[in-house]
Amino acid sequence: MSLRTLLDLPAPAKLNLFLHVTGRREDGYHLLQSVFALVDWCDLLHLETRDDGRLQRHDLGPALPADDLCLRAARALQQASGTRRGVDITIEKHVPWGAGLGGGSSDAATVLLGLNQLWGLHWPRARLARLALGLGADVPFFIGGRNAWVEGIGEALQPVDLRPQRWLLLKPPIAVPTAAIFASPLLGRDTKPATLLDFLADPDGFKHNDLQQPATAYSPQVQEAVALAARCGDHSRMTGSGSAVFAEIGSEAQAIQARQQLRSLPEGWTGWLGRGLERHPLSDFAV
Ligand SMILES: C[C@@](CO)(OP(=O)(O)O)[C@H](O)COP(=O)(O)OP(=O)(O)OC[C@H]1O[C@@H](n2ccc(N)nc2=O)[C@H](O)[C@@H]1O
Ligand SMILES: Nc1ncnc2c1ncn2[C@@H]1O[C@H](COP(=O)(O)OP(=O)(O)O)[C@@H](O)[C@H]1O
Repeated sequence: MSLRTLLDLPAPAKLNLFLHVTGRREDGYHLLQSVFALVDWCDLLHLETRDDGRLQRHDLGPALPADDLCLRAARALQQASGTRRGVDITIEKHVPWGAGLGGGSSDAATVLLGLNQLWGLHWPRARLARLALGLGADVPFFIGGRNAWVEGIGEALQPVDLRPQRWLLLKPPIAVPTAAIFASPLLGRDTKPATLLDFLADPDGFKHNDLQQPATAYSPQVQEAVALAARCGDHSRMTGSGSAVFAEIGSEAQAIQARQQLRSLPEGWTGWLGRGLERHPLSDFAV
């Protein structure tokens, strides 16, 4: 039995370096192609086991939905494993939500990885990833721990090595509802499928997000954010279903401009100047 009863763990955000909608499944879910890239903007989770089987969450910072993805992840693992143990989860939330940064999905993955260890379950990652898909399409990526070429609705992952990159991330003060963007009549659903080899041969040819146009129609602040990030960095574009955007910071001069911009953001906006991660901080975490 594991002697550890508490863990402090990071949950990093992701960017979609590009996102193509290539079709639709019979159940209405859209088929995607994307490269998911981990970034060093992280939530912090404190997990402490309980012997009474209860699952409880405490928020440091903004209040999350009552039955948030962390509690749902803990409950799913508790039920599937049959453990009698519980957990107190304290979330220090830094990554904004409704942003396309996958923060909630990453929190859920970190809870699964942490509880797998604290509860002494020793599930292999592949089994955790299958449970994770039931919580959300992006959760298996965060369990996988590597930057990835992603297909299907998020379950088909192939690890990719990405070149080191600094990023400026900006989020306007609106949350974009993913369902509304996928339902938009403005969304093209027939981008020609590419292959991982196409991407590896010409990564610069993959910088378009098919969801950006419907998201901009939902809120013009998405376009404002793209324009603002483009003042400091290159190839400014939206991540996921928005509303956050990101741009490539390729020089110290751009980084200085980006820092200045972060200090003078309009009311309600938030942002981050950071780096891509080669691997998830928990990629070597014992299972
Ligand atoms: C688009 C992505 C790319 O990373 O972005 P973000 O959520 O990070 O913005 C994800 O695949 C989002 O997946 P996920 O976050 O699980 O989506 P959900 O909130 O469950 O989806 C809400 C709704 O959007 C629609 N939906 C979602 C994903 C998908 N591949 N096709 C869809 O049609 C469905 O109607 C679904 O009920
Ligand atoms: N722990 C959590 N952190 C953030 N959002 C959460 C969490 N649990 C549930 N949610 C809900 O999930 C939605 C999507 O959040 P998130 O995974 O951050 O995705 P997105 O990439 O779409 O911003 C949010 O709008 C929020 O209502």
